[in-house]
Amino acid sequence: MKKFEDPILVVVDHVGDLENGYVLTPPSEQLLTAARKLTDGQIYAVALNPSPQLDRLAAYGADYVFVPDLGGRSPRVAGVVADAATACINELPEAAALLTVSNYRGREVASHLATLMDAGSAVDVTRLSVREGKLVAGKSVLAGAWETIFAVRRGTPVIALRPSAFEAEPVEVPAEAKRIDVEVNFREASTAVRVVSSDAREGEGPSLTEASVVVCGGRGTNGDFSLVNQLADALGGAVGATRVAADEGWVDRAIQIGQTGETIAPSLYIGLGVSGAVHHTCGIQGAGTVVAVCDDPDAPIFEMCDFGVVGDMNQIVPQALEDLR
Ligand SMILES: Cc1cc2nc3c(=O)[nH]c(=O)nc-3n(C[C@H](O)[C@H](O)[C@H](O)COP(=O)(O)OP(=O)(O)OC[C@H]3O[C@@H](n4cnc5c(N)ncnc54)[C@H](O)[C@@H]3O)c2cc1C
Repeated sequence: MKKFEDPILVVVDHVGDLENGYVLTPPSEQLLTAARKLTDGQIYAVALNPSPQLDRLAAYGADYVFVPDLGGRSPRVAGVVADAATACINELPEAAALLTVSNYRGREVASHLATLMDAGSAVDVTRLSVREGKLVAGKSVLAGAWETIFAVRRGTPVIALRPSAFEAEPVEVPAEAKRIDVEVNFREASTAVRVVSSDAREGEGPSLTEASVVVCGGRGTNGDFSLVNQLADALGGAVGATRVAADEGWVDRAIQIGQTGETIAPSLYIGLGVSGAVHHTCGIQGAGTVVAVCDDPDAPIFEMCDFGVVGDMNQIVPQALEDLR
């Protein structure tokens, strides 16, 4: 693959605060890695806090870090981020692409940016390459029934990449990432929305959309998620659920995976008591290895999983836990 020569702009996320320090998120490390695979040019990160983790950004290949002045505005507001990224991209003569994380905010940011830049955009992308000088993206559509490959032909492509679709790889010899402070002109519409309050969700471990391992419980748990939680804990993963589990009130709706829930792309997905209905499996199309434990040998999950165990999860999971411990 002949790479681009032009730079790529990557909108990165951090967690933390000014007092305790900001830490680059794993999906941002994956974005920087993806950008390096697409261009021999320079990688410009756009950081949305006043004190970004420059050494870590450099470790994953950022040559420059734009620090737009948000003037106290929240980076949770997509319009604010889009205005900030537009100000940064205006600092560059040319850019081959602009990448964001495909989460709720990232997808909204991508659509704002594409409109502002009069460019083509694609979200929920899981594959990227350069073909004949064009950025070619891939993703599954229509509830996972089709895998599509397409080129973004208008303007600077704005791409939202699914978390975990790329593995983060640090550069061999990181250079220093240079900080560039940027002034931003905010549109009136962007400042019309402001964050009034936010509460951190309780619970430890990685978030569902960012975890590299997800253990998902379905109706087969019969409402008891203790084995699902234990397996997720043992593997350092996150817990997910089918819609049935959420509808029954066994788990919070926020961890529902599928067409009307979250789309995830972990390296490893383990379904426990999940039948594999298409409304669910469309949310795991980007998963690396899919493992299923289900007592129905005719369940559709066995048609798409890499490893399947036909049996009662209440017998199989404790054995797996014993081995892991
Ligand atoms: C418009 C629309 C949108 C939808 N969106 C979503 C969505 O976003 N996400 C989603 O998940 N669903 C969604 N659904 C629902 C979806 O179609 C399925 O009904 C749902 O995914 C099934 O969940 P399940 O696999 O937990 O339950 P089931 O289909 O009932 O499967 C449970 C499986 O567990 C097995 N089992 C039972 N006991 C055990 C045991 N002890 N050990 C091992 N296996 C056991 C059973 O044999 C069965 O195969 C949507 C449906 C519609 C119509």
